[in-house]
Amino acid sequence: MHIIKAENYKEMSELAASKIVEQVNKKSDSVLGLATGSTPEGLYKEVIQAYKDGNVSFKNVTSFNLDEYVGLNKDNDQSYYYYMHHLLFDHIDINSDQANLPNGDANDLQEECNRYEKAIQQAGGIDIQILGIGLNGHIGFNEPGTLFSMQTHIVDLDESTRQANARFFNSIEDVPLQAITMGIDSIMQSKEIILLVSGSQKAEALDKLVNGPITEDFPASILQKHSNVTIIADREARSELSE
Ligand SMILES: N[C@@H]1[C@@H](O)[C@H](O)[C@@H](COP(=O)(O)O)O[C@@H]1O
Repeated sequence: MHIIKAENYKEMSELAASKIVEQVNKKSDSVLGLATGSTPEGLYKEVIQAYKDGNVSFKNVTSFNLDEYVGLNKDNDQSYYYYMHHLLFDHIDINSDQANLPNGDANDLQEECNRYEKAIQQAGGIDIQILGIGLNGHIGFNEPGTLFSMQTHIVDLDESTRQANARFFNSIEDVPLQAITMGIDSIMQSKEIILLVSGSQKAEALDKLVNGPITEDFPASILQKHSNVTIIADREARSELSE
């Protein structure tokens, strides 16, 4: 794993955006794996800026998001569909038919998981996957205990994850109990992975990810086995890492 040391959140976001821009300029029909949460918001701002400055076009790009809550429709401002359109897709020239998220409002959720996984394969797999990390080591919504062999599947969200994400909702009761997420196996098939970490509250998780044992109890630890992972971490996030 290669660690890029960013000074702060802004620099982490800029460095990540330049990787995306470089990838898309190298291969205009790149397949991007995208993430939600607070961490990549700055990255998306920088990507929009690069697009506005005429430095990149997304018109041939396909994207797949990691996850979506179950039971929230597309108009719900807490859905990841809404987040992605609001914070990225509506501001760049990506074809919205090629900007994919799992449909957490599908009638048959299992069928939706199978369809999504197949769509990723049919697109030729993910060239660059952006990841954040949850405090408990989750990536996407793969909670501790998830088998490393899982592909896209339905998960019951950990109480701690619901609490952590409650800040975006009116109350904890409004946070969905389930989500659809790409599995660890789906994520590990990406050709390249860029994981973003910012802030001192993520310092312990980053240390475990880099130096801890590879275990399903800490899903992100599997990334130690991927051959092309870059971690972009700001100074605060690196505060518990032995140099
Ligand atoms: N499903 C998302 C993850 O993809 C994200 O990486 C994580 C951390 O979020 P944040 O960046 O807000 O700390 O939480 C959410 O639950």
